Parts: sequence; C-alpha cells; structure tokens
Amino acid sequence: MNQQIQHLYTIARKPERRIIGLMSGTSLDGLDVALCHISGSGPQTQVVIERFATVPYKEDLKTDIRTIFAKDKIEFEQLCLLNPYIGRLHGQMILDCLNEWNIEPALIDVVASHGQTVYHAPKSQHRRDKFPNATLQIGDGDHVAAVTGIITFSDFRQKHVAHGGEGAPLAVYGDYFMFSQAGENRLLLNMGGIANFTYLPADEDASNVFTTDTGPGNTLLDAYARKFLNKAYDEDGKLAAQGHINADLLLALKTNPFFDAPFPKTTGPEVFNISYVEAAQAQSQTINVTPADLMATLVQFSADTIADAIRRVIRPGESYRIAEPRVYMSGGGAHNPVLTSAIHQQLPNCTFGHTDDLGINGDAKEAVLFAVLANESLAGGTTSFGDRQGVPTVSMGKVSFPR
Ligand SMILES: Nc1ncnc2c1ncn2[C@@H]1O[C@H](COP(=O)(O)OP(=O)(O)OP(=O)(O)O)[C@@H](O)[C@H]1O
Ligand SMILES: CC(=O)N[C@H]1[C@@H]2OC[C@@H](O2)[C@@H](O)[C@@H]1O[C@H](C)C(=O)O
Repeated sequence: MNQQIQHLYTIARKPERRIIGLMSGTSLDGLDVALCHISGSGPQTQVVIERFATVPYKEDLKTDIRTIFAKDKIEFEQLCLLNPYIGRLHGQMILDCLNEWNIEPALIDVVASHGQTVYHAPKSQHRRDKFPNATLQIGDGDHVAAVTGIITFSDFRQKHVAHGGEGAPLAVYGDYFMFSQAGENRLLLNMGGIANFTYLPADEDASNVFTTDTGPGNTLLDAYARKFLNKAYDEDGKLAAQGHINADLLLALKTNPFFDAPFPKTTGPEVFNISYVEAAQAQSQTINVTPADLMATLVQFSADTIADAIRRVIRPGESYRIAEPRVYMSGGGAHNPVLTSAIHQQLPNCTFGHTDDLGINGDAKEAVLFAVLANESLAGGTTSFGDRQGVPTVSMGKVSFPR
C-alpha cells in the first residue's frame, strides 16, 4: 500500500484529529487559519479551536485577485497563474502560523483548504439551460500539500454541485453538527461579504435544516469604503452613521428576483457590486446621493434583506415557521454596530447572541467549517439531511498528498 494512503487511513481511525481549516472569503481581507481539535463526527462532532489567526492579505495580492474576481471577462493567464500561486501562498501562511505557535507541521493531521472563490454562478444567475450550477475556487490543494508537507483536503464545493447543489452555502453541515441544540430554535447568521443563515429547529430534525444566502453582507459597504475612504471597510460603520437612508434608492436596491426566490439560494459579488448600485441609482434618480447617505442606505439594504429572509422563516403561516428564534451572529459584519442595530430593529421578536457564546469564535467559524467537512470525509459521512434541495448527503473535499 502507498505509505500516504496508509497514513490517511491511520488518521481516519484516530479518535481525535488536529485539522487546520482555511477560509479566504469574498471580502479578500485575508486567510483565516483555524487549528482545530476535532473528535467524533456528524452530530457528535466536538470542536475545540486550539489557535486562530487571520493572516492579512497584502494590497498587491488583493489587486492580483481583483483582476479576475467575480468578473465575467478575465485574462485566462492570470487565472492560471493565480491557481498555484495562491495555493503556495496559503501553504506558506500555514507554516508561518505554525512557526509562530511553536507547533511542528508533523503534528497536524490534515489541512482543509477552501481556496479562493473567484466566480460563483448558480443556474438561477447564469440562466444558460445546458449548463449546471457552477462555482470556482482556486489555490490548488496539491500546492498547499507540497509546501506544508501535510495531507490537504480542498475544492469542497464541487461535490455539492455534482449532487445538484449550488456549491454553497456549505455552512449547513458544520452548523448542524456544532450548534444544533434540542429545545432552542436557532438561526446562525454569518455576515461576511455575503450574508447567510442556517436554520436549526428545536426538534433537531436534520431534514428541516438548511442554510441560505440572503444577499449582500459587507461586500457593497467594502466596495464603497474603498471608493470613498480609500479603506478596506467603513470601520464601525462610522461613515454610514453620519448619513440618512434614501428610501427611493433602498427600494430600487431591493428590487431583484434573488430576494423572492425560494430557499436555499446563493449569490455573490458577481451580482451585488458597484454596477448593481449604480443601476439602482439611475433607476431611482438618486445618482447625487452623498457618500454618507449612500453608505447608510447600503447598510439598511443589507439589514433589510437579512431580516426579510429571516422573517420568512419565523412568520406564522409559512412552511418554515418557527417560534422564538435566537439569532447567533458571526462574521465581520457582526463587528459593525450600525449593521447589527439595524438588524435588531427589524427583528423585534428575536433574541440575539454571538457564536462566541456557543464556544466558537465568530471570525473563525467559516474556517472551522472546512475542518469539520474534512473530518466528516475522513470519519463520518452518514448523516442524512433528507431530500431537501441543497443539502445532499455527500463527503466533500479532494485529497492531495504531499508527494
Ligand atoms: N469593526 C468593523 N466595522 C465594520 N465592518 C467590519 C468591522 N470588522 C470587520 N468588518 C467587516 O467584515 C468584513 C470581513 O468579514 P469576513 O471575514 O467575515 O468576510 P469573508 O469571510 O471574507 O466573506 P464571506 O463570508 O462572504 O466569504 C470586512 O471586510 C468588513 O466589511
Ligand atoms: C461560493 C462561495 O464562496 N460562497 C461563500 C460566500 O461567503 C458567504 C456566502 O457567500 C456562502 O454562500 C459561501 O461561504 C460559506 C462558507 C458557505 O459555503 O457556507
């Protein structure tokens, strides 16, 4: 037997694994690196985050990624070059973290690498009959494995697509395994570039669990922070707090079939970008709105579309009806007080917490998700989520051996 397969087999049989989960999201702020101790699998999964760091991306890397990121037309050479480049860079970032944490790479069982999404195209978006749902993540796992010497799981989303899903959100699996709690209706709301939530019913019935994107989280706020402030984001919503919501623009922003589509659904910056806002401004004759008013309106746009989606779950008479949900926030948007208080106002019947209250750092949650998915591929894979669309019972992640 190939020694590397023997090694993988040994790891799969361990009662507890040390897995590094990696996530580089749509905000392009950096690589989230979560070193997790994981035991059990499926609903018995137990995770302890041993270390966590966000390794910030340098400006030139962000610029390189933005040349192809969420763009319909790109230079193919750039895509081809970035694929190994990001893989190697992520590998090096892992080594740097381990060095800082004084942990030998040999003590890590596997790496679970999401890579960088460069284009997301569910069928509802591309609308080209003969093509399936599609999504593309780069930063090839072979390069991560070669640089770190650690077996690497990567490219998690393709199996989901292969079984009819949109390739996202995958949070449904990790959220159910880590956060489902009998007796409490929970909504796990993650606000990254794009916002999504997982519904976890109090009866823990897996066949009713799902995650859906709700639309923009921070992606438009960040785009205009770069434009107006020359900063990566509007820190603590300071600019937004100075503005007034423009009702006409807000209405135009909310006019998009994505918001009426059934759950679960996904989207990305391919749709919600500066051109989208400019089209809404033209349509609502609000091109002269001030930067502060635009920012205030965009925050309200994120808050309203998040709250509208959640209301569809909790409103009496709807099929997903639930009572007294507690909303646990995570992701960078949870640090924006203007955004969070707008959501609180929109959902007066919900109580609010943070995933940190449940033992998982909200900034690490998505990186932890990929560690959990790799753990599931190694040692689990039997939990069924029923026939609900978008939650196929599959093992995810392709294996790259270091040699
Ligand atoms: N103090 C703060 N004030 C305002 N916004 C903040 C603050 N801290 C973080 N953010 C926002 O959070 C973003 C980063 O969020 P996060 O890392 O969760 O996104 P991501 O994982 O890249 O996105 P996605 O989940 O869509 O893939 C920043 O770009 C910024 O918009
Ligand atoms: C295609 C893609 O990368 N989607 C991301 C993105 O970031 C948030 C939201 O959009 C979510 O659908 C997904 O990530 C999380 C980790 C998920 O799959 O659950």
